[in-house]
Amino acid sequence: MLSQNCVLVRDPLSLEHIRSILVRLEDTIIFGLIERAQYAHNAKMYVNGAIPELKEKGIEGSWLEWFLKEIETFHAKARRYTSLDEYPFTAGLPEPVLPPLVFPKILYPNDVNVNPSILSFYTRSIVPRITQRATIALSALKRSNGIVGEGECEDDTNYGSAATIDVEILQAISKRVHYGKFVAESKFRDDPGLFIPHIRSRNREGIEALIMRRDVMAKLLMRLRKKAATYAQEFGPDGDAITNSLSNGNTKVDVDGVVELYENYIIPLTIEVEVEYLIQRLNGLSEAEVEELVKTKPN
Ligand SMILES: C=C(O[C@@H]1C=C(C(=O)O)C=C[C@H]1O)C(=O)O
Repeated sequence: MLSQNCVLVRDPLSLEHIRSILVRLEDTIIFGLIERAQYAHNAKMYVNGAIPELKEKGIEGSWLEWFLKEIETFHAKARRYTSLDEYPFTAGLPEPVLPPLVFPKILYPNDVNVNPSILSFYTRSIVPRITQRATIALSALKRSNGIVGEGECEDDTNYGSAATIDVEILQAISKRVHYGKFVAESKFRDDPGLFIPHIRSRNREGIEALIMRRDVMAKLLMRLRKKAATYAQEFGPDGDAITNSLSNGNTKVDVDGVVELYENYIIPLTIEVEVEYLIQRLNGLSEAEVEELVKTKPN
């Protein structure tokens, strides 16, 4: 719909609009993983106190936690994290320098935040998986230079470059997963009366059954595999894809790893966010207000 000043007005809660954002974030996440796959695992980055220089400065956490805190501190000052579609990983960040922007209140007040789970699965499962090839290539190179044993594997010491990309991927995954709140709000507003009995009885399975779209998920995984395989190709100087690069072995990122990230972590966590958001959806409403909601079914 075009408004009078010809600015395209979109309903922020239209599922079509929300899904288009989720689809774009697929690209961001895939490209991030391609970038991260250039570096070895660098396991020390994720272990508390494993980098002595950091410890000497009195910083107890991991290299990645320190990196997140420094970046998020600055971004918080510059007014990131105020629009409720992005959540920081670090607690206790400073207030923004500028006064708050006024955003339309689209989401119902809630405290759903799964960033600790995202950080945990990303560092424990995704990084080792996505960096496996670089790690193997690095250890082969080190062995050929006579480095064996302890110093042989995993570590290319590119902690700054690798953490920069980790932060970008974590932010994109977090945004994607917490967008589940908008999906949930949209589905709820479409027919509140359908959800309300399940919310009242705290029936998480019932809510999940209402929001789950297996057809959408199956399409997503198919699209993701095709995108990952396409973006991960090597191209020759003439711009033609180098043949055979669509087989999993030669690509810039492990395509199965990308699909499994979505299948095992991103989609289940998004659904968890949707369900938990809806569980809180009637908090603080009076009986009369809930009755009113039932009547607001728009179509
Ligand atoms: C995101 C949606 O909601 C649910 C979550 C999905 C996901 O995380 O990709 C996919 C389908 C639905 O089960 C949607 O309907 O588009």
